[in-house]
Amino acid sequence: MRSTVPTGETMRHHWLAFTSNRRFHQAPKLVSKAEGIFYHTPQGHKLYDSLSGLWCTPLGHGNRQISEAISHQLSQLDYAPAFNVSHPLAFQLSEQIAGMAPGDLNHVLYCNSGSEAADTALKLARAYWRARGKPEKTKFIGRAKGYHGVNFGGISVGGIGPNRKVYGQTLDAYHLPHTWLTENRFSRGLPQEGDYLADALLQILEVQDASNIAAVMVEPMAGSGGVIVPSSGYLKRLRTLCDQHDILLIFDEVITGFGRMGTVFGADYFAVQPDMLTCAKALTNGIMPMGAVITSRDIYQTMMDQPGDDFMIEFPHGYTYSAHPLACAAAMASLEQLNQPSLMEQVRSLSQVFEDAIHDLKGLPLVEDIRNIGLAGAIQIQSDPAHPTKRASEISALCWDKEVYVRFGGNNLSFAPPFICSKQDIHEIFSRVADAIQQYA
Ligand SMILES: Cc1ncc(COP(=O)(O)O)c(CNc2cccc(C(=O)O)c2)c1O
Repeated sequence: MRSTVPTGETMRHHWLAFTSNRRFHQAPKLVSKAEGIFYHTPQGHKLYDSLSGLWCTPLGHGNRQISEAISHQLSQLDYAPAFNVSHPLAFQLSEQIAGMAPGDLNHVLYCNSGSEAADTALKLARAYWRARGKPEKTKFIGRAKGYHGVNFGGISVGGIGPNRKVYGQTLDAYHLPHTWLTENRFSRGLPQEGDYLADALLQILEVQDASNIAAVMVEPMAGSGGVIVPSSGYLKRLRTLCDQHDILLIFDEVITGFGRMGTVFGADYFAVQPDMLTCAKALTNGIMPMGAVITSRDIYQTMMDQPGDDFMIEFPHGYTYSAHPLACAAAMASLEQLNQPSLMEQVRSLSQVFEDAIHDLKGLPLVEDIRNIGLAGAIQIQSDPAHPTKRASEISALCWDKEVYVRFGGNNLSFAPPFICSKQDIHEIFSRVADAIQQYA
């Protein structure tokens, strides 16, 4: 089916997500084809994809193994009921995921996005404490600048003000301070300072009392918040405090999951095991919507051991497309590739090139911080107080003109290149970004 470039009034039928639609209509950015690490526009331009789409296509575009897996699955089983019925591939995929997940996180609940994964995990945390005879444990603790998607649970625990302010009453949640410290500016990889920031949990518990808290939810590294990397001992400290106070620890690994940090999960990078972790994005290499919550044996068994007859639904939650056969096929093919030790080694090796290339931009006008971990990084642009996101947005537009798709969020330019990039690709991307910043300044 040949797609035509939308113009004028036809544009208004599509309300773009998370977008300044009025600004988009002034200068529409369209891509009509993608292959490898490049997007192609209808006008014939070829752009580097410097964020793997939206952090979600680390294997690049047009991955043949995935497309062949999906088309084969489509010829066999296009849809299976998700409640009281399932299909063999869902169990094969769950075994694959369990084998990749840390420790005894061996039980997989499926959904369709990172937002749904966050809300699934939050609901499960509440149901788990009720099953444990502690129904009063309902409150949550998130972190400033944390992002857990856009459903009511995720925005309640999330810590990005503009994502919450227009929606009124949210769930009962409190927030740890974010882990960005000025003394850590321009850190290469893990910053030195900040383990102590985890102790802010104790201040929250002084007021809220642990007996009322269901879970802490944090990202191992805050991606959307601007690739804010915690110091090496921060998550360990959070784990210890949660254990001491009988609070579940949930890692949101929607960005960090499946290799972005050079390890399968962020939990592996920091050697800290959460009670649950959420994932999406790279799970299917972004080709099919899919999210998942991977839970510990204790959570699974507690829910299965609840008193009730054989007809009782242990966790009344799920989606029409949970464990969708095509998403499962895409995920199997994606994870078979992402689980290759050689690929993780490639990510770690490319991460060093990436670190050098992004930090080469230190000293450019308006650049006030640069952060990186694995194949994720951010360049923080000194913001115009009158229009905090204006400069990053306009530099991103100049990058588009220089044929690099660069994502901006707040006053940050975010980078998460595909794992299949060459060293030359990484250097070319940042050379064009440097030109755009200098042209803008
Ligand atoms: C940690 C985390 N948790 C949940 C979500 C929500 O996932 P869904 O979008 O699939 O519902 C995310 C998504 N993260 C995300 C999505 C789109 C843009 C950007 C950006 O940094 O610009 C980040 C995420 O990064």
